Amino acid sequence: MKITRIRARVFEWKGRTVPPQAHFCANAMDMLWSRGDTMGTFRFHGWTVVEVETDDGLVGIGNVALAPRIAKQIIDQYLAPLVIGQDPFDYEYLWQRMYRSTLAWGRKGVAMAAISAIDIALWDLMGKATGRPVFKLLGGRTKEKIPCYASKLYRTDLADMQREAQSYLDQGFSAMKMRFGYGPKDGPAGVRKNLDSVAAVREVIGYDVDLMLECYMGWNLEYAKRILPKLERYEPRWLEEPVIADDIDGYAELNQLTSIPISGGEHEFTSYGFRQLLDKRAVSVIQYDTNRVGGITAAHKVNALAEAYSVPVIPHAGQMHNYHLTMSTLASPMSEFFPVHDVEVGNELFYYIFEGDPTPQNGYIDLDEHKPGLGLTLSEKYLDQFNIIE
Ligand SMILES: O=C(O)[C@H](O)[C@H](O)[C@@H](O)CO
Ligand SMILES: [Mg+2]
Repeated sequence: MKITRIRARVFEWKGRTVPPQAHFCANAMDMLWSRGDTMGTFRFHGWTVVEVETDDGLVGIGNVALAPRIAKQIIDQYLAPLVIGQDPFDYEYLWQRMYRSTLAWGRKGVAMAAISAIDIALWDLMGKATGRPVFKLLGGRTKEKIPCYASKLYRTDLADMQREAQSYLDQGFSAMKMRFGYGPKDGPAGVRKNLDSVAAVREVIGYDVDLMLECYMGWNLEYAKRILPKLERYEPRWLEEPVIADDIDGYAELNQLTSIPISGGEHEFTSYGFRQLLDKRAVSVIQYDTNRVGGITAAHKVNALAEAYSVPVIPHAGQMHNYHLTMSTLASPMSEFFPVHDVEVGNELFYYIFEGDPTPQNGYIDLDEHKPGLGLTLSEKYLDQFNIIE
C-alpha cells in the first residue's frame, strides 16, 4: 500500500457559540494585565481534518486542533512531501522522518501537532487495512469498558455549577472535573471564590465521587503553594496544570508539597518531553493529547514510559484518538469525556465534525472491536455551519 495524497482541510465553525463569561476558566493570559476575554486565545473553534489517501482506495483520518490553519500549512508544505509514496505501515520511519526534518523549528507545539494528525491517520489506515480497531494493533482490550469523567463545570454561578454537577451524578458519572475561575491577580478574595466553588461542588457530590480541579496554567508557583494546603480538605483526585508547562521544576515542587496529586501534559510533546516530567517526578498523572503529543506512535511510547514510572495516563479530551490508547494499556485507567453541548471553548467541536465517538453509559464508554481503524467518519450533519478551507 502506498500513500498517494494528503488532504488537510481546516473546519472553521461559523455557527452559534456560547458567549464567553468572565472568570469561567483561569488561564495563562490571566497573569498579564489585561481586561476582557482572557480565554479568547484558548478557543478551539477551528479544527484541521487530515485525510491520507492510498493507492488501494483506503483513506485514513487524522485531526489537529492547535493552530489549525498553521498546522495545515505545515502539513501541506513540509510533511506531505515526506510521506507521499510511502507505506503507512512504516509508521515509525515516517514519524522519525517528519520529526527529524522539522527538528530545527518543530519538536513541540504546532509542528508536533501537525505530525500527530498525519500519524493518527496512518494508524487509522493500518486498522482499516487489517480490518482491526486501532486498539487491537496497540495492545488489545485491557478493560471490559473504559471509566470516564465528565469534564466541564466552568466557573459560573455556584448554584448553576451545583445543578451541572448533579446532572453528571444523574447520568451515572462517578468522577467529574471543574474549572477554577480566579488566580493571583484576584488576590485573597479570588482564593476565597476558588475555595467556595470546590466546597459547593463537594456539597452536591459528596466524597465518594472523584473531583478533579483544573487551573489551565492560570496560576503561578507562589499562588499554588498558598492555596494547595487549603484544598487538601476537599480531597481532589488531582490538581491540573497549576503552572505553565515550561515550569517543570514548579510542577515538581508542587507535586511533593501536599497529598494532592499534580497532573499535566496536555501541553507537552513527545516521549522526550514526558521523560523530563517523569524523571523530575513533576506530575502524578500524565495527560497528553494524542493529537498533540506526536500521534499514536508517540503516545504509545509515553504509555510505556509511564508504566515503568507507575504514573497513570489519563489523556486530555477523550475523543477517539485518545480512547484507543486508554483501552490498550493498563497504564491508563480512565478517559476524560467532554459532554456534548453548544460550542463554547471548542473542545466539544469534535462532535460536530466527526461521528463515531462512543456515548458514555453510566460513566463508562466502550469501543467496538468490529469497527476497523479509529472508528470515525466525517459528519455531514453540521457541514453548513463550517467554513472549510481546502
Ligand atoms: O483538561 C482539559 O479538558 C483542558 O484543559 C480544557 O480543554 C481547557 O479547554 C480548559 O477547560
Ligand atoms: Mg486541562
